[in-house]
Amino acid sequence: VPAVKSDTVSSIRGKTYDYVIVGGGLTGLVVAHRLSENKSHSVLVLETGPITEDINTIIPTLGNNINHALQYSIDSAPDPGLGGLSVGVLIGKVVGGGSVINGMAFDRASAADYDAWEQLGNPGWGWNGLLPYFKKSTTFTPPKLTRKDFNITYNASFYGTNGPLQASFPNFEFPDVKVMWEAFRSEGYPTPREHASGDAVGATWIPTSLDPKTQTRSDARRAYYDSVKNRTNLKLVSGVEVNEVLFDSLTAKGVQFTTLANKTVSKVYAKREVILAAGSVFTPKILQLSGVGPADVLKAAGVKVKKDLAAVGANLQDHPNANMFWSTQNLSIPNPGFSSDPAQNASAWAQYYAHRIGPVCQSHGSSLAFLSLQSITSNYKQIVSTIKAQKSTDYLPAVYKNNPNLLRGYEAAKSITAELLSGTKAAAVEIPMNAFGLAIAAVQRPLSRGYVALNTTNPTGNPIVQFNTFQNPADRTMMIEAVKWTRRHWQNPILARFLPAEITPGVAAQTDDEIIQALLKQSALTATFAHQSGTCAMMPEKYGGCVSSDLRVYGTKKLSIVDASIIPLVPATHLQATMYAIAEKAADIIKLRHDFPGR
Ligand SMILES: Cc1cc2nc3c(=O)[nH]c(=O)nc-3n(C[C@H](O)[C@H](O)[C@H](O)COP(=O)(O)OP(=O)(O)OC[C@H]3O[C@@H](n4cnc5c(N)ncnc54)[C@H](O)[C@@H]3O)c2cc1C
Repeated sequence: VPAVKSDTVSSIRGKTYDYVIVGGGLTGLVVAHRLSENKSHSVLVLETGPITEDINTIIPTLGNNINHALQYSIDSAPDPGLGGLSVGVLIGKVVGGGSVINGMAFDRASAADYDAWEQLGNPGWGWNGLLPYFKKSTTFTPPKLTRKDFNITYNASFYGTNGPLQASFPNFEFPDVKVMWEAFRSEGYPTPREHASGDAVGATWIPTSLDPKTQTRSDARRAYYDSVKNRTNLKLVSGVEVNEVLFDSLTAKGVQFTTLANKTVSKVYAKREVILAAGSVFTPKILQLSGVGPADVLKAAGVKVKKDLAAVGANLQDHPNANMFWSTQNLSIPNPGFSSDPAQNASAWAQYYAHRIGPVCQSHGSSLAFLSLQSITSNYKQIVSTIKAQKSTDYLPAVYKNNPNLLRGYEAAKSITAELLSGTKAAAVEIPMNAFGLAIAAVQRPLSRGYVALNTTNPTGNPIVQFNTFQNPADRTMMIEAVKWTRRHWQNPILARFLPAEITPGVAAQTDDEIIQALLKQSALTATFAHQSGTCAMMPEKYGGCVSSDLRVYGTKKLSIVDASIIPLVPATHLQATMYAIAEKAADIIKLRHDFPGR
């Protein structure tokens, strides 16, 4: 039974709030929590998904499964770079958004990843500007498993001590993780003591979004909403879909939404701001439906253009990845396959229910490896010089050719990316670190850019999500290098005890083309790691940005964006810890301009 309830549509219909937040996902709830700290400001959150206590969203090991019931049903457009493949676009449709259904990895990128955002014309959004907000969002609890057990390292000073979100370690690690660490050490990769210190290159221990006492998921709803649900100035209505932002000229004055249960359409109004937090796919869709977006896209969908803004829906980035697989033997017991053995499974659940220990405490685990390009391939110089020599428009969607600002922004981002790829201060690939056969490798700094656009045949339905994976051949090359690295890694004598045998892509695939084709044939190559970002990028207008560094949408008034769509350049990390920090900072920026106008 849900611990909290949605407010009713009839209690809010036609009313005016200081802030109307569109989307009660990760960032929407953080911002709602902070803005409603001022009791004289009223805040309304509108969310399509339900409030849930679904057990799959609570118990860590169940976070390993894709929770289809609490996600949108949306497939990407056939992707030319993946032989026309269309993949499920993973997005939470639930109060708390992605934080409720994600894999619980709670990591950060390197300082250089965030400094790149500042270099792209966003003062205050570099590592130093974000660190206080990383801290503000968390309460960190050190691991119970001792250094002697697993050599888990950490530095608590990079986390918070009383933030809403719980960052901690499961009361359990699979024994074979030690072997994987040994293999990484033997290969000479860096092992920073604390990845959240700004140095996130190498093999690292990371906390997860886990309540240390109950060993259950900590997410945006439980951490940021449940604790303040009784505030009389905060309302949350679930089961509604916001269709458009209502404008008076280009000043946002409210939103129009549909109640899913009975299809009635209602309006609510915002005195101070409408804040978009519907995520990287739906925020650009809502803006485009509201008449703010690329004129050609809007006209093709029959939407009246109020503000021609090419940035809305452009610049889509994610982490394309290969799901490789090695068969293994002699794994310790328990191992990540515990649930398929009835005896092991029963014992694991018994331990969890009795003492909150054992493999059920763990989702995807706490060991991650993010490596620099030069540490995985001797070809790195050639890859970087090829990128630098490219004519960008040869590998970009058409919109960049027609829009000098967008292209200028891309060129700036490309030059920073090339710099980061050539050094050792930021990662280029996430490399599998599991001590069992599933080996997922992901490209962290894609040069390709996708887009989100209204579907001209059904503008109010799911938008077109075109990832354009590997449109830039450098991304494909980096993916292939990651596959080759993974093959070499499994030949490490330390791993020989597992008698590893390559299944996917399979040893028959040797040339670059064969590797890609084999991965595709085995449905093992995908465009997304559920890290969609960048579709309403925070950058100056001369760089084709959508919002400025104060998060207001260019050309409009009283309209801002706080979700993953503002990320100008996707960082080399899983996104959620970064999203909590972004949302905390966003809330401060919005508060400051209303509580201290003129500053
Ligand atoms: C399956 C999955 C696994 C992941 N694994 C990890 C992981 O292990 N570690 C990690 O760090 N990150 C992970 N992520 C990524 C992380 O959860 C997201 O980056 C993060 O949730 C993005 O926050 P957001 O606020 O931008 O969007 P979301 O959290 O997606 O919130 C957007 C909200 O807006 C709502 N919405 C959309 N349209 C409308 C509308 N028209 N009207 C009203 N509401 C609307 C949605 O229902 C949603 O709740 C994962 C994500 C998914 C989906």
